[in-house]
Amino acid sequence: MPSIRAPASKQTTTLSVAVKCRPLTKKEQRRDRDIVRVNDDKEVIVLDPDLSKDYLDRVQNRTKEKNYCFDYAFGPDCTNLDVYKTSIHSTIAGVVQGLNATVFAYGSTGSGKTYTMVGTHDDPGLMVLSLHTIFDLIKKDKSSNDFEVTCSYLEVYNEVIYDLLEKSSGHLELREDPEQGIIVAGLRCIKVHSADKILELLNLGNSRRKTESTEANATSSRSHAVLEITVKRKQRNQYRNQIIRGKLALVDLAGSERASETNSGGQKLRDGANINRSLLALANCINALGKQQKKGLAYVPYRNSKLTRILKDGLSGNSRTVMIATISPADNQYHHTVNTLKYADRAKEIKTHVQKNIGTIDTHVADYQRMIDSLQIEVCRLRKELAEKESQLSIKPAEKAVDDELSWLNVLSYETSENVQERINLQKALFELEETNLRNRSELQHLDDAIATQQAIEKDGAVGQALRERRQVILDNIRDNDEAGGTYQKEIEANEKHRCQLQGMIEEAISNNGNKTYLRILSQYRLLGMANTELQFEMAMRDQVIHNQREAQRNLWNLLMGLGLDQKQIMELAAKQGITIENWRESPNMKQLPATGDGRFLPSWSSPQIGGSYSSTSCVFQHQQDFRCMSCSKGQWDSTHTVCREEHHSSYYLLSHDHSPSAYLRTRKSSEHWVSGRPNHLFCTPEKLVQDVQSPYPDMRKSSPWSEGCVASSYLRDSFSQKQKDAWNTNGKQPHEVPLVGTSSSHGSHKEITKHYGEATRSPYGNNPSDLSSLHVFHHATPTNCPDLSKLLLSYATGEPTSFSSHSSEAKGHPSNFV
Ligand SMILES: Nc1ncnc2c1ncn2[C@@H]1O[C@H](COP(=O)(O)OP(=O)(O)OP(=O)(O)O)[C@@H](O)[C@H]1O
Repeated sequence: MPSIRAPASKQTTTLSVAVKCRPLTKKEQRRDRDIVRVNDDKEVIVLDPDLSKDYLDRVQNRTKEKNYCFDYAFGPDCTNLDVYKTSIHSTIAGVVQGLNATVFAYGSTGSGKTYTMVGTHDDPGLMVLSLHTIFDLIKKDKSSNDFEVTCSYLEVYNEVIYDLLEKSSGHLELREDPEQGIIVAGLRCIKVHSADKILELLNLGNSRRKTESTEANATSSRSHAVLEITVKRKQRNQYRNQIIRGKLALVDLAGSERASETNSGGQKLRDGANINRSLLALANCINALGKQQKKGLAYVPYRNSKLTRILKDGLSGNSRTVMIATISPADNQYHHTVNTLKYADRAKEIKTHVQKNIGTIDTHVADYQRMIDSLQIEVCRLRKELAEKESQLSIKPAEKAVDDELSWLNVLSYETSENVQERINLQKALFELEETNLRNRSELQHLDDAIATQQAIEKDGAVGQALRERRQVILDNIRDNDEAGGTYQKEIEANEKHRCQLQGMIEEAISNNGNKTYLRILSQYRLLGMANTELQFEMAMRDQVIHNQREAQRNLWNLLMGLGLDQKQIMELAAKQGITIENWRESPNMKQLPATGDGRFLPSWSSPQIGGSYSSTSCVFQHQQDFRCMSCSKGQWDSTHTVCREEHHSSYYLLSHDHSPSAYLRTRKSSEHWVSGRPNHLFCTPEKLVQDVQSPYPDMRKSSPWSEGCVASSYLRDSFSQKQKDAWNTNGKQPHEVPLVGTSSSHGSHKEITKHYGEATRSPYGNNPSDLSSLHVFHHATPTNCPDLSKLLLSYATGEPTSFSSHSSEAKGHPSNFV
C-alpha cells in the first residue's frame, strides 16, 4: 500500500480568522439590541451594551466597547456563500492539490456555528459548499478518473468519539500514527463520487448528532462534529507515479455556555461541563499557540481533550486552517461575543506549516529513510537531553578530579596487591622447590654412601643397580628443580621490578598532585596493607617451621621415652652431652609419669601418644632452615637450620647426616623368623649393640617397640651371619622385631623405599613386596653444631659415642656409659 508523506519543503502560514456575525433572530429582535458592527470586511466593533454610557464616557475610555480586526469579517447580511468565497474557497481548492485544510467554527451557543458550517437549503453552509467545490475541481480536471474521495463524519460527545456514519456507533479511540498523525481507529471512511452523496451522508450524520433544546438555542448541538473529506489523486510525472492526498476537516463545535445561562441540569449540565472542557482545552491551545509565536516555545495542552487532539494538525501542523468565529449581535450576548473575539484575536497569531502530501507508489525505501531520519533526530534530541541531565547531575570539577585520582589510585592499589600476591606465590614455590632439593641432595649423599658400600660388598649387584638408578632419578630431579628455581628467581626479580615501577607511579602521582598529604597518607596506608600481607606470609612460613620443629621434638621425645629411659637417665645422658633440658621439672607441662610403673617419666607436652603409642610422624632435619634449639653452652636459643616434615603416617624415618650414625630400618610385623640366605650386609643385628643396649636396660628394651629395632648403620659393613640372627632371636627378640639396617629414601615413600631396598625389606616377610605398610624406615640426620635431642637419642640408640665426637669432643663412648 503506498503511503503519502509530505515533501521536504514547507510553507509557513498563519491561521486565517474570519468573524461572522449572524443576524438577530426574530425573538432577539423583539427584546435585544444589536451591538456588533462590522466595518470594511475586517473590523469588528462590539458596542457597550449599556446605553447609559454617553459620548464623554466613550471619549474617556470608560465604555466596554471593543474593537477587533480580523482577516475577514462578515456582517449579518452576509450569506454562507459570501463567507465561503472570500475566506474558504482557496483553502478548499488546495485540498485537491494535496494540501490539508481545516475549517472550524468557534462561538458561543446559538451564535450560528451550525448554520455557518451546515447551512440550510437556501443558504448552504461551508461543508456543502466545500464539497461542491472539491467535486467541481475534480470534474474540471482532465484526469478525473484518477481521483478518489472518501468521507468520514464523527462527533465528540462527553469526551467520547462516535461515528456519525454508523447507525449505532460504538466508542472509538484515538491512535497516534507515525505517518498520518492522529487517527480515529475504526472510523468508517466512505468512498463518494459526488457532493450530493456527501450531503446525504452529512444529513444522515447530523440527524444522529446529539442536540438538545436549551434556553439559548432550541436545537443546540451537544457535541463537536468533524467532517473529514480526503481527496486522493494519482498522477504520473516523467519520473514516476505519484499520489497526492489532500484532507479537509470541517468542524462544527458545540456551543460554549454556562449552566446558569442555559438553565440546564442533570445530563445537560454534564454535557455542558464536557463541552466546556473541550472548548476550554481548545481555548488554552489557542492561547498557548498564540503565545508560542510571540515568545517562543510554550507547552500546548493538546492532550487535555479529544477535541484538541483531533484538531492538533489543524491548529499547528500541516494544514491551512480557517477559524470561523461566529458571534451573536445581541446585547445580552456581549460577554460571549467579546470572549469569542478575544480567542479569535489570539488565533490570528497561530502559524501552521503547510506541505503538499506527495507520495510515490514505490515509497518503501523512501519511507524507511524518512523513519530513519526521524529516529535519528529523536536520538539526537534524547542525547542532548541526556547530556543536559548528566551535566546537571555531574559533580563539581574539583570533586571529579579527586574522584578520578582516587579511581586511578584504586587501580594502582589493585595492581600492587596483585603484585604482592604474585610475589608471595613465587616465593612460596621457590621455598618448596629449595626444600625439595635439599632433601634430594641429602638423599643423594646417602645414596652415594650406600652405593659405595654396596660396591664394596657386591659388585654390580641388583641392589647396587637400583641404588644407581635411584641416584640418577634424584640427580634429574635436582637439575629440574634447579632450573625451575632459576625461573622462579627470574620471575621474582621481574615482580620486584614491577613493584618498583608501581611504587614510582604512586610517588609521582603524589608529587604531581595538589592534595599531596592526603594522597601520601592514602598511599602509605595501602602500601602498609601490602607489606602486612607479605609479613603475614612470612609469619605463616615461620609458624609452619615452628610447628614442624615442635612436631620433630615431640617425636624425638617419643623415641627417647620409647627407649624406656627415666628422668634421671635422660638428665645424666643430657649432661654428658652438654645438653641442657630447660624447665624439665619446673615446666607445668612436664610431669612424671608414674603410670609406667618403672620409674620412667614422659613429658606430657611431647606427644599425646606418650606412654602407649608412638607417633608415626616422620621428622627430617636439614640444614639451611631456621631451627632454634637450646644451646647447652649459652643457655640460649641458637639458630641452626632444620626443616621438619611429615612424609606419611605409616613410615617414620630420620634423614641421616654426613656425620650421623646413618640409617635404620625396622620391620614391625612378621611372624616369620629371620630368613637366611639374605644379604647379610643389609640385615645386620650387631650382637654387641643388642647385648650392650639390652643388658643395662632389659625392661626398657622390652617395653619399647623401638628397642629391638634400632640398629646403627655403622654396622652396615658388618656381616649379619646366621649365628648372629639366631643370637638375636634367642635373646628374646621377636621375629617381627628384626631390625633392618640400611639407608632410606629421603622422600620416604614406601614405593621409593621398596624400589631401592625392596630386596632387603621384603626378605623378612618372605616374598611379599606389597606388604609394605609394616615397613618403617628410620633415616636420621643430625645437624652439625646442633646438640639437640636427636643427638641424644641417636647416641643412645646407636650405642655409638663416636657419633657425637664430631660435634662434641666431650661426649664419647657407648650410651650405656652416659647413664
Ligand atoms: N447567518 C444566519 N442567518 C440566519 N439565521 C441564522 C444565521 N446564523 C444562525 N442563525 C440562526 O441562529 C440560531 C442558532 O444557530 P445555530 O444553531 O447554528 O447556533 P450554534 O452556534 O450552532 O448553537 P449551538 O452551539 O447550541 O449548537 C438558529 O436558529 C439559526 O437558524
